[in-house]
Amino acid sequence: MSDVVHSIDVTLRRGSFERRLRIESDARVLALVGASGSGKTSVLHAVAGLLRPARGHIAIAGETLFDAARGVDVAPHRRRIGYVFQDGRLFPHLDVRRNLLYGARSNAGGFTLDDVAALLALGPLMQRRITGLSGGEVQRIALGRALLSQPRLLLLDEPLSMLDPDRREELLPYLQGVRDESGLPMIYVSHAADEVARIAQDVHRFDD
Ligand SMILES: Nc1ncnc2c1ncn2[C@@H]1O[C@H](COP(=O)(O)OP(=O)(O)OP(=O)(O)O)[C@@H](O)[C@H]1O
Repeated sequence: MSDVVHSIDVTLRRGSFERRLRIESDARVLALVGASGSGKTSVLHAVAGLLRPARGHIAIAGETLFDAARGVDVAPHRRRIGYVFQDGRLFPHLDVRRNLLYGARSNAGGFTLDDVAALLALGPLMQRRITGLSGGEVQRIALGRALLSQPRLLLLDEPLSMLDPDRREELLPYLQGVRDESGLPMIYVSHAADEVARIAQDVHRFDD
């Protein structure tokens, strides 16, 4: 994925929800904002290959992932996407290190476990169990796990929204570090205007 150009024009259907959503941006880090139910998460699912658009196309950073007219639909695992959810979604039966390494790929020049531990200050947590970790720690581990899968794109769905204001403030510099050190294209969903202004280079607002 070389050119950082995102072009999304899809019609998404989910139950009674049907909507055409169009996004054009040349920003490496793009935020999606909009009212609850406007389709932000659905767009991330479509980019990840978890929701098949009824029609349209999705090209991220210059690479076509889906194009109904041309019969292109890259399999989800081939899209090489790192996905960070609101709530971390770690595996409770694995310790921190094993969570980080779950789905990890080795990749010359990519992130190593040591890189991720340094970037996200995870060293002291490596042997800990998941139960008892703070919400901010969980999200740092989720970010680290996403990076170790050597993604070509990061999708972040309200990664700070479950944290209280102080914890949110603590986690923001880590997100900025991931943004700056990884150089990856990112699509960032959030409700918080101040957060978006500190993370993204371009903001796409869905009409309500
Ligand atoms: N699995 C599903 N089945 C039926 N309808 C769904 C499903 N998932 C989402 N929807 C509906 O699709 C619409 C868009 O939902 P989506 O989660 O994409 O919105 P959103 O903008 O991310 O909202 P929020 O900010 O509340 O997370 C909503 O009306 C929602 O109720």
